[in-house]
Amino acid sequence: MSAQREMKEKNLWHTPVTIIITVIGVIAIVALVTVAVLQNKPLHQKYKYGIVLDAGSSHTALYIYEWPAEKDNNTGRVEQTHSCKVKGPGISSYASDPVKAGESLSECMQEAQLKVPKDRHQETPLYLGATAGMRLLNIENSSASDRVFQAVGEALQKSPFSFQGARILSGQEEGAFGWVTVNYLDDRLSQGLETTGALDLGGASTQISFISDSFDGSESPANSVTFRLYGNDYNLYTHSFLCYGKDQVLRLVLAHLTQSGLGNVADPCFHSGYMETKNYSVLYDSPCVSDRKPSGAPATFTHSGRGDFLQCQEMVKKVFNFTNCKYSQCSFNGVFQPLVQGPFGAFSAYYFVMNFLNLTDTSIPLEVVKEKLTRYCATPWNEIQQQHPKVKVKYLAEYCFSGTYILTLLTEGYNFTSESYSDIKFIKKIKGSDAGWTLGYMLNLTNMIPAEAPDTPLLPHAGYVSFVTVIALLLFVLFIVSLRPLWPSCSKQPQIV
Ligand SMILES: Nc1nc2c(ncn2[C@@H]2O[C@H](COP(=O)(O)OP(=O)(O)O)[C@@H](O)[C@H]2O)c(=O)[nH]1
Repeated sequence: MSAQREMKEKNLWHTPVTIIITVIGVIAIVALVTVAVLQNKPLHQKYKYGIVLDAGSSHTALYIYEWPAEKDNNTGRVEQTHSCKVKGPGISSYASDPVKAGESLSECMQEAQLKVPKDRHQETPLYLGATAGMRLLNIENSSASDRVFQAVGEALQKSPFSFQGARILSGQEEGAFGWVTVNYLDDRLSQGLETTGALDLGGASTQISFISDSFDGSESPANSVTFRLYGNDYNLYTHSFLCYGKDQVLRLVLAHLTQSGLGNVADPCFHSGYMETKNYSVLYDSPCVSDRKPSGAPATFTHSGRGDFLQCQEMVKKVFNFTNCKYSQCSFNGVFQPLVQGPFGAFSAYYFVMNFLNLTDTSIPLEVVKEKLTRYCATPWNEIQQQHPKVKVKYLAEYCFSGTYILTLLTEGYNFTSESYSDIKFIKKIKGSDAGWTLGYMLNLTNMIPAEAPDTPLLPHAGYVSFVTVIALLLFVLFIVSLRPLWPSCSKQPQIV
């Protein structure tokens, strides 16, 4: 009898209905958790790519950017994966042989074909943006500039990428996109944090861009760029000074020194012992100085150095015009500028020069920085060359001048004080990507920065999966408990009948 009862109880638990219900329950829970894991898991990481060519005045550089394919619109995910420096000068130097401008890009373009996966080539946008070198060529000879673009366009059209065009960026765009790059890479835009100003020093122009509480654009609309990014409105102050890149300012200074058309020029911005024969027509071959060429000057002049920071600074100050400000305040040349505000990132030639001079630490008082530069400028040229045998002589000869120009531009030009100087950070890269206008340009053209903040999921992926798993297990336990009437008796005591 007891054995019979036990059999009955076992049978109850093992009835086909209970077995089917249990199996279905287990399958349903396993399916629920599996779908939760798979559905919400980032797809097998596929990347998209974008390529920007920065056609600068002194050289062209190619940048490749990469971002996860399903996150076009998300925060701070675009990264630079590769850069390539084009050999030879900037495209504006090929005015007399434009086809060569196109050809010069081929090496870096080949490199890009190897770096971007083949199956992505066709859909990868390729942009070329030219800056102040081409702005100057366009002023000087617009048909020559058109021919350069024609040749460069034809060369890029032949690449397997999706060529989106080559054009000159306005100074305002160059400044604004540099600012977007710096703040995007720092995640300041997506998080709505206080922004960083951008200081960009090129060979032919220089840009300053920052947000100021006292600037709403009304006093000087030409210096105002407005954005709505991730749900925040920005009214950016920006200005680009054409001819105030370091190569053109060197011409401006030399134009001052050679005004009397002499055969010898002793330059305080170059080291004593430095001596080079230079061509008057080459020096004055730029719209920045062409109208000042002294008449009756010899073909060449001897450019020699006398290494004196203070006198160099006096020379450099002469290239700024501090009179005739029709606004409440100006930087120089009658250009409106509110007082500098907040942290700044200074890149491109600011970084090359200050890094070489070991002066990137802005916690060093400005007076000490000037003393260090005074000593550097006073070092004889042969010693400088001995100390830096591997540095390109052209760059090496100019660091005293460039350092002096940078300090003068920042303090006299933009009105940074001994205090606000420490708000500047000399930077080359942010999280692996070069600081410069190219990333901001691409983000803008691919609509990668949304105007409104993207909706964020309630829970991150891991949180979501854990949540579904716990709920599923809970349901399973409840289900098992609900089958209690069907459970075999737990009593361990022998049944007495
Ligand atoms: N010291 C140094 N200077 C550089 C280097 N690369 C570029 N430059 C200089 O930095 C300046 C900026 O060049 P570029 O970007 O072509 O000028 P942009 O078109 O006016 O923006 C020029 O004066 C270049 O000669 C480098 O690697 N080292």
